[in-house]
Amino acid sequence: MTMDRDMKLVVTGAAGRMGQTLIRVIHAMPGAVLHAAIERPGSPFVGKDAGEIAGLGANGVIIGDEPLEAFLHADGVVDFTSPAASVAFAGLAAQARIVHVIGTTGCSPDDEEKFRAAGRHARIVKSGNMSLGVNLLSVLVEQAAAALPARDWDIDVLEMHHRHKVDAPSGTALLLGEAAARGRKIDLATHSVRVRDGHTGPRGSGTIGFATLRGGSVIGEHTVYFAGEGEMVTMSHSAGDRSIFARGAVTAALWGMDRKPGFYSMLDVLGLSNS
Ligand SMILES: NC(=O)C1=CN([C@@H]2O[C@H](COP(=O)(O)OP(=O)(O)OC[C@H]3O[C@@H](n4cnc5c(N)ncnc54)[C@H](OP(=O)(O)O)[C@@H]3O)[C@@H](O)[C@H]2O)C=CC1
Ligand SMILES: O=C(O)C1=N[C@H](C(=O)O)C[C@H](O)C1
Repeated sequence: MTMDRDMKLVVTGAAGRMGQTLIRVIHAMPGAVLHAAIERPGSPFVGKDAGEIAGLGANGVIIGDEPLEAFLHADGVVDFTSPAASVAFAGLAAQARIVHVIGTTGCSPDDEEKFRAAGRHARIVKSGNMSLGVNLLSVLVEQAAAALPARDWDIDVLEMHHRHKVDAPSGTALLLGEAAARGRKIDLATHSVRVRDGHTGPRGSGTIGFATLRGGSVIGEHTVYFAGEGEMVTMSHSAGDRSIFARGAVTAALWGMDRKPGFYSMLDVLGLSNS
């Protein structure tokens, strides 16, 4: 469906780090317009002007706490909140038959099933990282993992984020781990080592390890190490600004307008998916 007007987007978690960035990016990107901004009931931001909170100056969109009402009159929702909130929003997006872009990380397998179920009626795009750079990196990681034999090459993913981040490993680290597991044709859940502490014994061959750093205001640093005997290949991504995630998310929302209901990834949006 090609629209002759801008796509009307709702931003949930509008006063959060990503919510504010999204409001600025939607203001700057052609093809989309901010329709509504949502925070949780009782939030001190409810009733405030979304443009002012995002540092743009007043835009007349007052932050509300009734998501269904907002979704029913919108084309899509861009959602970087919490796992429980995103599960609830997916159900409402399915009711409203709109596009739901989910950037929230730290979701459980049970949450993921609920997102897929909502994809029967909504067009859901979900990714642990919405940036072009990380999604390209995941394709390269998959290729490297396929090319470097598991018996000789160990894979570990290292990530660092700001002190406020509440989930670990990051969604991006898990996305990169999944890419490595695909390249090796193994199941990540049964081959990953999420914690090392105390007398761990030698490293298990064929496992994929994760290490987490937290501190300061770091937006997002990720490195995948392929460590062999006497040589090492490293692949990294460094986020310098949250607008890379927000631009990706708005691009995903616009892409979702022309899709059938379903559950999609950023690789689908970017044409990098090989499935
Ligand atoms: N996929 C990607 O590319 C990226 C993903 N992320 C992920 O996005 C999520 C948010 O990150 P960030 O913006 O830094 O976090 P923040 O804590 O800054 O923002 C989250 C916002 O969501 C609000 N919120 C929580 N529950 C609800 C609810 N039920 N209804 C409405 N609003 C709600 C919070 O309000 P309150 O404070 O009152 O709880 C807060 O304002 C995280 O999971 C993070 O990992 C972040 C960057 C990129
Ligand atoms: O919480 C964040 O900030 C980020 N979360 C995402 C993740 O968990 O990977 C993406 C990005 O790195 C920033």
